[in-house]
Amino acid sequence: MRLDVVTIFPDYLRVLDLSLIGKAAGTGLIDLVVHDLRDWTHDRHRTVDDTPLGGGAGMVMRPDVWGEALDTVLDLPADPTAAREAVTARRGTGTRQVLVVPTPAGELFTQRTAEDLAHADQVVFACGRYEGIDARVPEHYRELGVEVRELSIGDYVLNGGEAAALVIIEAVARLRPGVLGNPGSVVEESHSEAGLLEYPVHTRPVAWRGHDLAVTWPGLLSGDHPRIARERREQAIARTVARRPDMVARLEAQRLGAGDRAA
Ligand SMILES: N#Cc1c(N)n[nH]c1-c1ccc2c(Cl)cn(Cc3cccnc3)c2c1
Repeated sequence: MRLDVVTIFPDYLRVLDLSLIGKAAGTGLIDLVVHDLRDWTHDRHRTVDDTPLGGGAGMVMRPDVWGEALDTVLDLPADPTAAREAVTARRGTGTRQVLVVPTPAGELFTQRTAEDLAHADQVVFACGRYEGIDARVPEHYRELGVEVRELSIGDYVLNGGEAAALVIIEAVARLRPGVLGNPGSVVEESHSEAGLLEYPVHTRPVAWRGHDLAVTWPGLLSGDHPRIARERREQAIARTVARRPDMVARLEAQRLGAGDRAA
């Protein structure tokens, strides 16, 4: 998998070199390339923004600079007709290229989104700042036939797309075979297929500062694995009910929907 990140703060992504992603990049499992958007400017001040058309506060990132950058990174000719043909031909060879544009106005990024993106051959992240990237940029690449995903990592406000790109990259890259040392850990996780939060985890010592698992959760130490699995599921359900009523509602709706289909 190739990951490209276009940003005016390339150093923001250097943290990826420290993580499993950096190791995966070293072994060729993941090719990570970070690009400085300003490399596609042509003025002395390397300008990437301008005032908003229609007025309003702040600055908006220029479509011309982003267009040149994304044409290069997506390996598309500037001519729209030739670009459409290139996208079609690439899709015909089974190569899946996705342009991810982090935005507060995006569809919510979830584990399902990560699982989907993990099947792409190339994911390009357009990380903007200021008040955002000119809206014609994602629109342009969608019209060329590029798979464009405008994504938000949650209902809170960040200053730009780089933090979101870090979150999405970690969630996606860890799903790629070979990236995680222990592939089993991808199976039993919060937001897993079961739609429940993860059960609480413990390790030695059994008794710690008065918290004695032999007293509070003796089943965990029983060696009775069916019992442990059952009690862990009970804990996962209790956590989900207490912390994520939205997930419980979704599970209930799915159950009722399945019941209707079976009737
Ligand atoms: N993904 C995500 C995400 C999230 N969950 N919160 N904020 C963002 C995000 C992503 C991209 C940008 C770009 Cl480009 C500029 N800003 C600053 C901003 C803040 C408020 C309104 N308009 C622009 C971004 C914020």
